[in-house]
Amino acid sequence: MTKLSVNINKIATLRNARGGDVPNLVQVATDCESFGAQGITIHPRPDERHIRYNDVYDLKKIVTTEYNIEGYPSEDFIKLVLDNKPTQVTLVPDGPDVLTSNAGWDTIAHAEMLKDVIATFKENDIRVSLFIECNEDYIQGAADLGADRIELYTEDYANGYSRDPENAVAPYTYAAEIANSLGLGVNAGHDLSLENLEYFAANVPGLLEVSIGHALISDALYFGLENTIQQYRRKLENASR
Ligand SMILES: CC(=O)[C@@H](O)[C@H](O)COP(=O)(O)O
Ligand SMILES: NCC(=O)COP(=O)(O)O
Repeated sequence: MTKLSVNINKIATLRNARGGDVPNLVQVATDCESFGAQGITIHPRPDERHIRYNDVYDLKKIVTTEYNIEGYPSEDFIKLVLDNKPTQVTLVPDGPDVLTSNAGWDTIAHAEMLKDVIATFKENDIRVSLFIECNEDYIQGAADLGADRIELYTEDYANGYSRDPENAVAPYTYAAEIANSLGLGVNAGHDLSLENLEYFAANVPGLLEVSIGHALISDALYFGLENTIQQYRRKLENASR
């Protein structure tokens, strides 16, 4: 069944708004796990606008499920990941100024750089996933570079779901089939929500993990964090029936 990794960037955004330690990120991560999260995802950005570099070290001490660190492989990021040895690193091609992730890797144009970075992480027993769009050539590129998994960038699916779910999910079904046939594991994320998650997971073969932050933390304002995480877990359970 697909695992749920909870992205806690937004908790850090809230904490940083007042410069103190409320809410406490470490406590929230611990609680997410006890409420049913099967992983914790963070995306430390160079401006530290939400997750700060020292949060990565604090979380390493307490995360007992899968620890997934996302980001652009700058020198600082590579050092941070190697220092903390998470379960998984998800490489994302974000420039330093983007509002949020807005594209996947061109694994052909960036092959040389990615190949070395992937090898470095794998030598350190860190699973490597590449954030990627539904493009057959780029998926083949990810396999050629030695990545363990891809994370399908789901913004287009999320935008198209309410108009035409079948059409919206079709490229992801196909992309996952290709990835599976190449021996790549398949993760997914970006703008997944209580509304669109079950259909996605039911139609994407071999979906190993979803990382969800923005919608989940927003839902928690209404439903509470424990109840919300349980609702997302149920969507994934329903999808596997
Ligand atoms: C890779 C991805 O889709 C997410 O990590 C997303 O980038 C969340 O980052 P923000 O919380 O900074 O928008
Ligand atoms: N990898 C995607 C992620 O961690 C969360 O994205 P979002 O749910 O905040 O859009």
